[in-house]
Amino acid sequence: MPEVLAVDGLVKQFEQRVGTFRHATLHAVDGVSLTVDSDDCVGVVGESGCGKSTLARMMVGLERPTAGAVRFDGGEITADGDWKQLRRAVQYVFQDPYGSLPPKMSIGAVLEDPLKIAKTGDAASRRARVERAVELVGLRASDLARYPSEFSGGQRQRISVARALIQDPRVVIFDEVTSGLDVSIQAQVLNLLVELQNSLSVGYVFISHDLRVIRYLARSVVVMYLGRVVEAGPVEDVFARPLHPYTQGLLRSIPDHSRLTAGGPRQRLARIGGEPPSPVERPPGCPFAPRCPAAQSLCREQEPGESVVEGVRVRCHFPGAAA
Ligand SMILES: Nc1ncnc2c1ncn2[C@@H]1O[C@H](COP(=O)(O)OP(=O)(O)OP(=O)(O)O)[C@@H](O)[C@H]1O
Repeated sequence: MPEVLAVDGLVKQFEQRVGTFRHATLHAVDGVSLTVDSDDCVGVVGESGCGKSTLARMMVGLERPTAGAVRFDGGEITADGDWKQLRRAVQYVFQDPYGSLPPKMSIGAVLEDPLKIAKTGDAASRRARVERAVELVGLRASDLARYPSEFSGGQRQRISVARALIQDPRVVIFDEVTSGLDVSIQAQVLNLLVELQNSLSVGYVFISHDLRVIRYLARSVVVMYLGRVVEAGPVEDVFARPLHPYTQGLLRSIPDHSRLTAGGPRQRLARIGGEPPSPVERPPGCPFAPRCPAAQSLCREQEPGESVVEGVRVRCHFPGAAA
């Protein structure tokens, strides 16, 4: 499958004011590389604050990287025009479909808006496209005159998906899109996304706290910790033989490793003991060492580099040791 979107050594730092005169650097994303192929679904998982949304915002052109490269269709994004093209070709669907849909616009207008901005077709062809998009996500053309407040959370999320798809994107990034929904609605939205991906040629990046959702949807998984990728590889390999103790901890927090099904218990990841260090003052050594059951003195002294073990990228001095 050809690569559509890739990031290479991507870094995002934010300067923070500390007191009156001092500034400190917050390392939100620190050297992340990943690839999205057409028809692919890459899952990105990690605790709150590990940099998932910042990474997504750079991949969609909403945030400029401090360092590293974003590649689209094999070409590096550099000029302003490239970033504009990226923003059309890579769409972003947020967790909060109510907040991201303008309340005073009808659904028809919400969906037509990006087409008008991109000066796509005439009014009749835009209308036809809007009707197709709304039907694609399981709503009716008669819904187009209604307003966001008249829809349920699940329906609003479908509308957000239609808005992302209407511009024929090459990649869609879904950021915690099912987190606020009831389990049965969550399953409906996930099934819809699977169906859409089977019928449209579009790559997905799926950001979630919930590893069951990642396993259900994604082919490969990227595990982030404190701005870095600590493990990345095919879903079946990482779930069957997690190498990084952080991934192992995340997986242990799914009690029965059950698949996500409608009617199953809604669950967020149970917390791994301890807290990640501050992204402003990274300690020496491996940032997971203070929480790691298998940490040795080397781990506290030296930060591990990335190695590849049987096709899985891992950032640990002793991959697999804590299993
Ligand atoms: N605009 C910003 N200015 C300063 N710091 C920021 C900014 N955006 C994000 N951060 C910081 O960068 C780090 C990563 O945040 P980010 O939102 O990307 O994490 P996340 O994994 O998506 O978390 P969550 O799951 O809670 O959304 C956090 O420490 C956050 O406070």
